[in-house]
Amino acid sequence: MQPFTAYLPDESATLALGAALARAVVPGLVIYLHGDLGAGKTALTRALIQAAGHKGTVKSPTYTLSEPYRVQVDGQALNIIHYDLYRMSSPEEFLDAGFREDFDGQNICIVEWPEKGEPVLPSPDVRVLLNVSGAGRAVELQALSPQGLLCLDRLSFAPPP
Ligand SMILES: Nc1ncnc2c1ncn2[C@@H]1O[C@H](COP(=O)(O)OP(=O)(O)OP(=O)(O)O)[C@@H](O)[C@H]1O
Repeated sequence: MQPFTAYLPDESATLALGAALARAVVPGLVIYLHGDLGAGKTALTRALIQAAGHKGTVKSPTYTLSEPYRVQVDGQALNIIHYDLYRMSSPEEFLDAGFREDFDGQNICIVEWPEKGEPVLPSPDVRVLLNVSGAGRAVELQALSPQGLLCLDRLSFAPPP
């Protein structure tokens, strides 16, 4: 399957993509988010989690490294766990924190800065690449497993013209 690409001219387009992803994700999905500082990884994650029904704030878990949210996906209650591994000093920290057990085939795990968790981080179903481009963001989504293919197949998102 070809990667899905789009241009997100402003933050509202990022919010719309996050909402579309909230309707497309499936239990157990692992999403890696790649992009430089300020690329919009947290904005996209926040939009997804809030569109899945979380009413409170969603901040980047810079110091806690991970933050769970109880949400509804396809009418099913499950956890979305948001990771920001930027400040992790070594991949062992990921194991010592017990994060690997979170990847249980049910929780949806969204990982910012996955590079910091290699090689102990479970492999992704979907890889999202975000890049600053002009005033907006260029985004590419790649499916890397049957679950990822299913998610991108369910994704219904038309970027603004
Ligand atoms: N499509 C867009 N066009 C323009 N600005 C955007 C877009 N999407 C998000 N932004 C803005 O980009 C800024 C950085 O976003 P965000 O904090 O999500 O980045 P990040 O990738 O998580 O960065 P970090 O790795 O530093 O946590 C925010 O001010 C957000 O409003």
